[in-house]
Amino acid sequence: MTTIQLQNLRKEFDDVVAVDGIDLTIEDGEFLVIVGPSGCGKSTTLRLLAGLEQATAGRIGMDDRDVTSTEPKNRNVAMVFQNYALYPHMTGRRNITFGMKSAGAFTDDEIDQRVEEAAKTLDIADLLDRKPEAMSGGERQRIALGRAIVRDPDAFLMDEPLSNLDAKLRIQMRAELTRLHAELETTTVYVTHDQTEAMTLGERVVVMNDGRLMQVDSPQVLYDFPENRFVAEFIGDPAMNMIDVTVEDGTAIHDGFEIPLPGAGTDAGTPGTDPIPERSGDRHDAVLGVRPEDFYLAQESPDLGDATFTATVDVTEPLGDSLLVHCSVGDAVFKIQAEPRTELQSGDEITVASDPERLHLFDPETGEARYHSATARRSPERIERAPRE
Ligand SMILES: Nc1ncnc2c1ncn2[C@@H]1O[C@H](COP(=O)(O)OP(=O)(O)OP(=O)(O)O)[C@@H](O)[C@H]1O
Repeated sequence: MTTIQLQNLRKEFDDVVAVDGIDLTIEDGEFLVIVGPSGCGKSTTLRLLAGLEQATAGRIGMDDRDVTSTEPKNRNVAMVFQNYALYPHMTGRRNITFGMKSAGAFTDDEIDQRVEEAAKTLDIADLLDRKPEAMSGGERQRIALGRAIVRDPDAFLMDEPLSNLDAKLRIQMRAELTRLHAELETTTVYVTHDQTEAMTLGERVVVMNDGRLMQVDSPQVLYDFPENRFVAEFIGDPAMNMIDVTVEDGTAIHDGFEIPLPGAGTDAGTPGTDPIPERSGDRHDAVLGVRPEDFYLAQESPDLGDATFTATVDVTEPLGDSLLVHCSVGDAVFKIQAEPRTELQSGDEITVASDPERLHLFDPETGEARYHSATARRSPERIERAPRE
């Protein structure tokens, strides 16, 4: 069982700052997912943890040990890679045991016993005598996981381990990884660029961009209370709509609509963000964030209340379980997730309302969140969080 601390961790490659001063504690037994776009520094962070890269500055601690400069083989962590990294000429069993045998720290009986246990846990008994060329991608990744498990490491470090698998297998393996983690309770750091994967796997999710941490929270908190535009737009699919508005008297105003912001200005903004002012006559620019699933069509929800507005349908996009309606009002374009069989044509006028409990405002200059509506005030998890400095 292991706690991992990253303190002001930095990695430069020539003139590229891949990791730009990260502070993060990974709790004992936690499943932590690092997610972000390509090039944001997530693999480098993982490789620093594994000792495959040397930090330019900062410290990595594992429990009480400073491992910043410790050789990879002395860190007792097990890496699982996207390309499985199996030896092609060895059987599944040899691939699993090779590291243990060469470490010389285990007897043959111990090795056999651990392979049996891992084979049972991962359901790979019938793969042990096959070579990787005779295995599917999913089977190879199970062998790679077996190799990680038998070492009984202090932590698993996984770098996009499912991205070479087809969509169906990926979903199945996600469930297996969750089960495996519940069984082994080993501290796990998992890197992916796929926000859906991050949200389904992570107990906590780190969103990274440009070598920095944008937010570290549970999937639900990231979704409901993004601390900035980057997180708001990265988490959730289809992405959150962002519309330039003017805020006045607790209302978000745009050419063609006025959306009341419940609680705005009554000191009810999210803890940790500035409440937006409501003094009469105080106008300021903001970016209104509304998820496509938090806009509604009047024809589907007759009880929308008064705060509706009219928009024009641009195009519709069937997504299977919903219909994505691209529409516009004035110069604002946005998306609405409607029922799958809604009949709409380009050019149709629609009546739209938004869920008053799921509105967000962001600072147009900095992108920082300024306000989340009512749901924010109901979230005990969020309210207990210390305000940001
Ligand atoms: N060995 C290296 N030499 C030079 N630059 C590097 C090296 N490794 C990574 N980088 C650069 O550091 C930055 C972060 O790379 P990293 O691989 O950590 O990103 P990532 O978030 O894992 O991206 P991806 O999802 O594409 O793998 C990128 O700009 C990358 O080009």
